[in-house]
Parts: sequence; C-alpha cells; structure tokens
Amino acid sequence: MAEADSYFKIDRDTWSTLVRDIELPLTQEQLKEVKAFNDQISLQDVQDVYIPLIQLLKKKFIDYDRWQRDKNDFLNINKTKSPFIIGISGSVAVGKSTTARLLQLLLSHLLVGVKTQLITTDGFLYPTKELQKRGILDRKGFPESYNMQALIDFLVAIKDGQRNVKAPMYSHQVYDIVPDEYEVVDQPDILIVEGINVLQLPSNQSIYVSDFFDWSIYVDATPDLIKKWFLDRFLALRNLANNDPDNYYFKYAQMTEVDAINFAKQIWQTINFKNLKEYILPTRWRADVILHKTSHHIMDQVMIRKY
Ligand SMILES: Nc1ncnc2c1ncn2[C@@H]1O[C@H](COP(=O)(O)OP(=O)(O)OP(=O)(O)O)[C@@H](O)[C@H]1O
Ligand SMILES: CC(C)(CO)[C@@H](O)C(=O)NCCC(=O)O
Repeated sequence: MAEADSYFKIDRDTWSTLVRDIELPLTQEQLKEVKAFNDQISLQDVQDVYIPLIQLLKKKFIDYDRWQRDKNDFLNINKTKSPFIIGISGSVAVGKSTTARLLQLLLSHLLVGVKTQLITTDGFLYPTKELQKRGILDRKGFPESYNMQALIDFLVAIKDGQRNVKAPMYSHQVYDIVPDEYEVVDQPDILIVEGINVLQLPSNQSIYVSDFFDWSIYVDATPDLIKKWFLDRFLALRNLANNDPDNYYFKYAQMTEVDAINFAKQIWQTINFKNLKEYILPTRWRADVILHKTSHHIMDQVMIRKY
C-alpha cells in the first residue's frame, strides 16, 4: 500500500535493539511505579518498546527546543517558551490514554527537569445536554460531537506559553463533562494531547489540531482485538458501578451479564467501530509513529515516518 511505503516498518525484536546505551535506565523503584499505575502493563514492553521510543523522542525534543531558541534569538524576540506537543490518536479503547499516561510517567523519570503534562480531548466533547439539543447523542465521539474551536483555542493558548490554561474534564463513569472541573496546564515543556480526533481534518476551521503537534503517535490494532478490549473495559466499569446509582454503568450492573454484553456489542458496532472505520482509521497515515499492538496489548511493530 502506498501510504505504508512512507514508513520504516520495524519489528519489535529489531526495535528493541535500537537502544543506544544505558543513558536512560529505569530503577527498580520506577518500574514498581509503572506497575502501580497499571499492573497489566508489560515491563518487557516498557524496556523493549518505550525506552527506544523515548530516546528517539528526546532527539526530536532537543531539536525543537534549539530551533525555538535560535529562531527567537534571530528575531530578537524575548518570548515565553512554547511547549513541545505530542498528539496520540487511535480507536476508542485501543489504549491511547494508557499509552499517554505511561509516556508521561516515563518522560518524567527519564528526562530530568522536563515538565510533562497530559490532557485528553474527551473534555472537549459537548456536554450530554448539548448533544441532546443538537440531536446527536448517538454520535458521541464523531467529529460533530466535539467543540473543535474550543480545542483549537486551548492549543493556541498553550503554544503561546500562557499560564494556567484550563481544559474541561470528561468522566467515563458519569458519561458526561464534569461541570466546573478542569485540568490546568501550566507552561509544561511537553504536553501530551490524547484523543480519537487529534489527527482529523477540520470541518470548518482553517487550522488543524495537528498543526500544533511536534510529534504524533497512532496506536493501532485489529478491530476484533479492540472490540474485545472495549467489551472487557465495559464489564470492568460495570463491576465498579454495582453500588453506585449515580454511575452511568449502574443500569448495566442491574442487567444480566449477557444482556450487558449484548448492549456493549451494539454500542461498539453502531458507534465506536463505525467511527473507527469512517473517521479515525483514515487518519493513521498522518502520524509520525504507528505503534501496533497484538493480543494482550503487546506491541509487535513500530512504524516511523521516513520523511
Ligand atoms: N498496555 C496495556 N496493557 C494492558 N492493558 C491495557 C494496555 N493499554 C490499555 N489497556 C486496557 O485496555 C482498555 C482500553 O484502554 P484505554 O482506556 O487506555 O483506551 P483509550 O484508547 O484511551 O479509550 P477511550 O478513547 O475510550 O478513552 C483499558 O481497560 C486498559 O486498562
Ligand atoms: C468518550 C469517547 C467518545 C472517547 O473516549 C468514547 O469513550 C465514547 O463514549 N463513545 C461513545 C459510545 C460509547 O462507548 O458509549
């Protein structure tokens, strides 16, 4: 396929040998912290996949930092620093937020003195009330369900170096935007922006969200596996909701497991899989890096854009 030709395709074994030196070792304590954050994460993946990824990312970040300084010196401009922004895209439930949180954790350990923050574009979904008003409640996650102008304004403020920029927050448990709760982004060196829509083309803006990215990652896997991860997560969230009538999943906890699974399958098929096919997968070839996962979330291939 022509698009794939513009990437170096590197299998896991080869990729894992690319670590240049032990410049970035992780201590036992730090590995324990990774396990504490998600005990399903394979430490072998951290060593074989994420460490080389961070070494490559570090080169890009140092380059970016130098260019920003050289440019401002040349122009005689004394400007606050513009954060380096990493976009992470992929299907619902493919593991974007887990990848993003792991990257943030590893970057904070491995790039000493570099402040890394993370936000998800879920916070820029319209609240349920607004989706209802627009008659698009069943289109949650599709391009029209996001306030893209607000997301772009947010990214402009971040790149401008502004302090305490607020991103609205979304809760999977409430299944809605949480009123008056924000993620505050305060002049990080690196900002990770994770979401299904971050590589999509604009519907009516002249600027793309991806125009703000200095590096982008697409987390990839076959739809059958992603469906399994979606259903597993649905059941896990349902189990957590057993005694909590305010939780969105409470009503599914009241159903039999078979009924709940059938409902989740329908959501996958009519909303999330449809969105993947129509709007998310077509953005894969815009990413700088494609991380491919196989069973049990194990990474088996890394693709790096050639130019
Ligand atoms: N590397 C991993 N190892 C084990 N489990 C993982 C890994 N990555 C993700 N998971 C699991 O897969 C499920 C989906 O992951 P996650 O919530 O990160 O997906 P997402 O792409 O951010 O989804 P959404 O777009 O709905 O927010 C979760 O149950 C998570 O715990
Ligand atoms: C919030 C999004 C859009 C993305 O994370 C997704 O998790 C979602 O809620 N999709 C709508 C269908 C559903 O999974 O309930």
